[in-house]
Amino acid sequence: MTSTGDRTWGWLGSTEEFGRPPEPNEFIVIPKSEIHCEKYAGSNHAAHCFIYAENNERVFDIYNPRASILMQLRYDGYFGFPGGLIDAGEDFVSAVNREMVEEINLNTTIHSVNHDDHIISHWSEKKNLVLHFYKLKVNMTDLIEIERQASLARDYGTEVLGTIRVPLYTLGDHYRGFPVFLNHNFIGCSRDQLIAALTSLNILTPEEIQLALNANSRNI
Ligand SMILES: O=c1[nH]cnc2c1ncn2[C@@H]1O[C@H](COP(=O)(O)OP(=O)(O)O)[C@@H](O)[C@H]1O
Ligand SMILES: [Mn+2]
Ligand SMILES: [Mn+2]
Ligand SMILES: [Mn+2]
Repeated sequence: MTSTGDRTWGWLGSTEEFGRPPEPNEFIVIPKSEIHCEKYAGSNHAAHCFIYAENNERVFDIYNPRASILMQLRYDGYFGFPGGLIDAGEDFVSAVNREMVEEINLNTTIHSVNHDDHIISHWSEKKNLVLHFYKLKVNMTDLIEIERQASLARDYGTEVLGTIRVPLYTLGDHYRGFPVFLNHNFIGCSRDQLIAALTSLNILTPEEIQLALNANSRNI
């Protein structure tokens, strides 16, 4: 019987530790002013992107989505954002733009991330990994085209198993919708990145985010 490859790492072994579920508070926020300093020069770096469009077109004429935000189901079963590891000597922004071409076939002649689009960076000393997070704001017409193009990406069907939108509304039991979504498994610090972006871009109020986080326990 030929090997299915299951329950092995193969060549992925060299980076499998990066994808291990983080311990509580493993990732700490580092100031944007420090992300290029010597302290992190020996670390592994990755950069991911929060692609979003304002969207107030109500779902079922009831729920205001407020924004359409793209995330993806990854090959490892976790939700995450498009992006990836920065190659040796590669500029952070060049890397995230490269990864978005690879993973969602983004036309970077039309839409590309620049240094000013930095949202937040996190560092895991344990993993020797620094995770940078950038935003890319588009309009809904462009977001729909980006979604259409994503299935033609080089990594679609391998690294990326699907592009999704994040449900930001909460249903009548105060649980279904965004709170349920926050209960899914996220890679790296991507849940923290989602919350940081929603807050810093004023997409949801801190109170709405806290309500969604508190509703996780189904004690509504
Ligand atoms: O969306 C994300 N936000 C934060 N960290 C992430 C995200 N996606 C992956 N990571 C972390 O960064 C590492 C490298 O990212 P990724 O798996 O996307 O690299 P690749 O696309 O170059 O293969 C992952 O192992 C994981 O720890
Ligand atoms: Mn990569
Ligand atoms: Mn990739
Ligand atoms: Mn990736």
